[in-house]
Amino acid sequence: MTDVVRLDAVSKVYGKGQGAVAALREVSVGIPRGSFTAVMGPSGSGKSTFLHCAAGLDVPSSGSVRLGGTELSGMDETALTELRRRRVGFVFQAFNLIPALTVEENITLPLRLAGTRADRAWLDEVVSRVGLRGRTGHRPAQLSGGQQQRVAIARALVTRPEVVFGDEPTGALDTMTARDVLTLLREIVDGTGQTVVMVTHDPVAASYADAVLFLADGRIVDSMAAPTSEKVAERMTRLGAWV
Ligand SMILES: Nc1ncnc2c1ncn2[C@@H]1O[C@H](COP(=O)(O)OP(=O)(O)OP(=O)(O)O)[C@@H](O)[C@H]1O
Repeated sequence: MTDVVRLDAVSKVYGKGQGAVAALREVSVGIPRGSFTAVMGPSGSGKSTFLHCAAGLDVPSSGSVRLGGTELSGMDETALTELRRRRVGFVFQAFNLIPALTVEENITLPLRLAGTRADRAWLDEVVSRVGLRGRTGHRPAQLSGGQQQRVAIARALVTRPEVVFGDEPTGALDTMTARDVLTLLREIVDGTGQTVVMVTHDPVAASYADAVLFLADGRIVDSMAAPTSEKVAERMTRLGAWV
């Protein structure tokens, strides 16, 4: 498999002088196209920073980030905004839907922002994949939390992005609803070849991924293929995440 995201020697330092914090230290890693990757690590280990740098939401202090062959370093803010709109999708813990818009309007918002129109067949496929047929005229407040996150996932998919990034996408959901959403993400990877990269604190969530990257103190210290929740929990305990 080819890498759709590639980080080489990526470092990120926040602040200057004595108060400087090294959030990422020389991180080099590739994310294979069509894979589901979980990113784990203790609080403050650099997970969000990793996700933001990989997605073009934040600019590394040094190193190279490539997305689908495009080098992000050196891009100006306008080019990065364009790239974020068209080539990456985001799913956050808070669903970030617009209350006044219908489900369909929320889903198609990234297309309108990018100045393109919805491909009806793809929109229908996305809506049915996330199980929202018959709800497209509803407003977010009329939906459950799990359904709202499904809208956010559909919104992330609608531009056919190279990668969908999730920052604790199940963090605000109860256990059963979280499992439904994780199953959906798994199906999207398996069924459409979409690449998903997800930060999570939850070993059960990580077990839905093909591989887990473990961060500690700004470095990737380990990875695990075919993760189980038990193996992930054990690895996290050794990292001192829960002591
Ligand atoms: N904007 C910022 N300014 C200064 N320091 C920051 C900033 N963002 C993150 N940091 C610091 O960088 C380090 C990594 O933070 P990051 O949010 O990436 O970690 P994380 O693993 O996602 O943590 P958590 O699991 O608690 O969300 C932390 O020490 C944090 O305090």
